[in-house]
Amino acid sequence: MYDWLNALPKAELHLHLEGSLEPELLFALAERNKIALPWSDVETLRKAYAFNNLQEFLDLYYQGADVLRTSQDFYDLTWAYLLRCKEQNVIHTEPFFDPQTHTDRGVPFEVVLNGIASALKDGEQQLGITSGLILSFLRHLSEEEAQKTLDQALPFREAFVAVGLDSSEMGHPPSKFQRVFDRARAEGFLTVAHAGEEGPPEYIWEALDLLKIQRIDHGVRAFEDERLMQRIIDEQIPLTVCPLSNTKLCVFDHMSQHNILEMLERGVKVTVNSDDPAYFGGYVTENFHALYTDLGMTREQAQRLAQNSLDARLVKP
Ligand SMILES: Nc1ncnc2[nH]cnc12
Ligand SMILES: [Zn+2]
Repeated sequence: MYDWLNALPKAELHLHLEGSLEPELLFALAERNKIALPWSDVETLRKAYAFNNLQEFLDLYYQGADVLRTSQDFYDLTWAYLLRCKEQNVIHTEPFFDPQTHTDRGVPFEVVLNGIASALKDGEQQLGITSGLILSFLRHLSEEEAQKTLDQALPFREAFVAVGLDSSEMGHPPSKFQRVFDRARAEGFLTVAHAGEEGPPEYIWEALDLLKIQRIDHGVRAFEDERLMQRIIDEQIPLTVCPLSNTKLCVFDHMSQHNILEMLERGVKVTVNSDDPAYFGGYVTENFHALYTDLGMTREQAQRLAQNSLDARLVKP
């Protein structure tokens, strides 16, 4: 079944480039940039990948991202991810990057963007993988800091398809960023947002009504609100669901409790994605495979999930 799932043509619509930083590359970049790490080796670092919630993961994710300093580092990170896409027949990807994770450490916005954008261009030319980059704001930081990040992005607007919203969800509702998203839309960007990962259904309503998002990232807690479910089904608003992430971050206690297939059968446009594959134990195919082993996903369901991912692209072929 793994090989069959791997061969399905698919798009990945929820992937943080910083979350695809494998421990081996992390150590290699630390050595290249002469950065001392608090872990003695790759195995010790991997052992630290045990999380009780989103925040515990984010603390390690931001720490890991500190090894990314030069455009070449961002190129290497992005290229390594694109090679995984090639292996898993991901024909299109719409990755996120978090500029503030880097600009706040003194790495200039253009350094980050140049490395990522040139790898994505080579990915299309050499691997045939199309893409659309999404600039994501860190929601634990202020509205003003997000506005500054948008200012930095405007000279490079053709490099992005959309803006997004990620990081610590609880206590940072979408409404905090309504004015930033208003401006981003006025400047021609599409919008997406993480909502309903740990946060309540109200955050999904806000993301739809105030941020006017095209897709909901995660959104698994929509299941608790029947009126919201009906809207998502009626309007066919895609959800970028990340099953391994949800179990690793204890959104569900076990994969057998995940609601993705129930949502699929109810007519929700759900898709399968890897979120932060280096930290959560696998790329897109591993996520599909977990649905097969723990939820009994059929081939027909897998085909519908893969087709949903192609249909939900912001960049149309
Ligand atoms: N799953 C996730 N939720 C929120 N912010 C993130 N940043 C990276 N991965 C994330
Ligand atoms: Zn995410």
